[in-house]
Amino acid sequence: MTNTAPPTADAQPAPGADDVAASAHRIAKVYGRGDAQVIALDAVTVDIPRGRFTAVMGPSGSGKSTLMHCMAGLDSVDSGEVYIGGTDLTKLKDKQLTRLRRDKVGFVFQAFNLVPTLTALENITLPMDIAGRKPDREWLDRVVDTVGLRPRLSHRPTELSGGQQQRVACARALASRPEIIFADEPTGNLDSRSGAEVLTFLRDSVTEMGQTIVMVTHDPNAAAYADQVLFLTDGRIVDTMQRPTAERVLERMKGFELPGAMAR
Ligand SMILES: Nc1ncnc2c1ncn2[C@@H]1O[C@H](COP(=O)(O)OP(=O)(O)OP(=O)(O)O)[C@@H](O)[C@H]1O
Repeated sequence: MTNTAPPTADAQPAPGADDVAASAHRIAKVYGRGDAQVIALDAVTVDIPRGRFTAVMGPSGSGKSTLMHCMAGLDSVDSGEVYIGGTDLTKLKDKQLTRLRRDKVGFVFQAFNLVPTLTALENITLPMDIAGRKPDREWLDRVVDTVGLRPRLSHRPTELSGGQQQRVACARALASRPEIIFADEPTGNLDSRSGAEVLTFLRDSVTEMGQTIVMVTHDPNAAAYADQVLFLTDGRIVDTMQRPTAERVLERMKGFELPGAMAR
């Protein structure tokens, strides 16, 4: 996306285009029925630019996690298409989807999800070990150096701080050079200093290694590390912001919480 205008319903994504790592085209997701029905995503169309850091923000219940899960192939959509690297996820069978997720997508969650009995290095290479793939040594070295954990590689998770554990989780996501990394509140469990460490690492992996990252966050300070912010309200992308600052993001978020703000 190149401007700050909200995308229109007619906006066409460019599936598989070189500069687009992932895209959604008019995806809808509805939970429940009748009175209990919730439209979590309402015909969302969006392109995720390759080699950029995109933050997704919005009030609680606006559909951020649902959007992330649908775009990452962790949840199905009711209608519309989702593309990762030119492949339409909605056309894949379960096995193909599992393989695509394993080979092309990295995940970082609020809970670090490290295996307590394994060292930091073993945790980083675990997904590749399970997939029977040999890590690219040069790339792994670069990831380990960027993550700044070389002296801690033989430590187990309990011997690491929360920030260090999350950096291990980020390195694990990066190690297989995925097409795209989805991060859901990666700093939600961290104090502000550790959070800043993790965000700096994510930022560096985009700037220095060309990684594509989509991050759901509630925190304007975290969003300020991104290249662009998508704002969701009531299951729709209502605005985007390029080169965000924490102050501008906070101002925009305040606007969404005012009654009638959507009509402006
Ligand atoms: N499994 C589910 N069953 C029923 N409703 C759901 C389910 N998952 C999400 N929802 C509803 O869909 C809407 C969007 O939820 P979602 O978790 O995507 O929002 P969010 O913006 O990530 O919220 P938060 O910031 O609080 O995590 C909410 O109204 C939520 O209650």
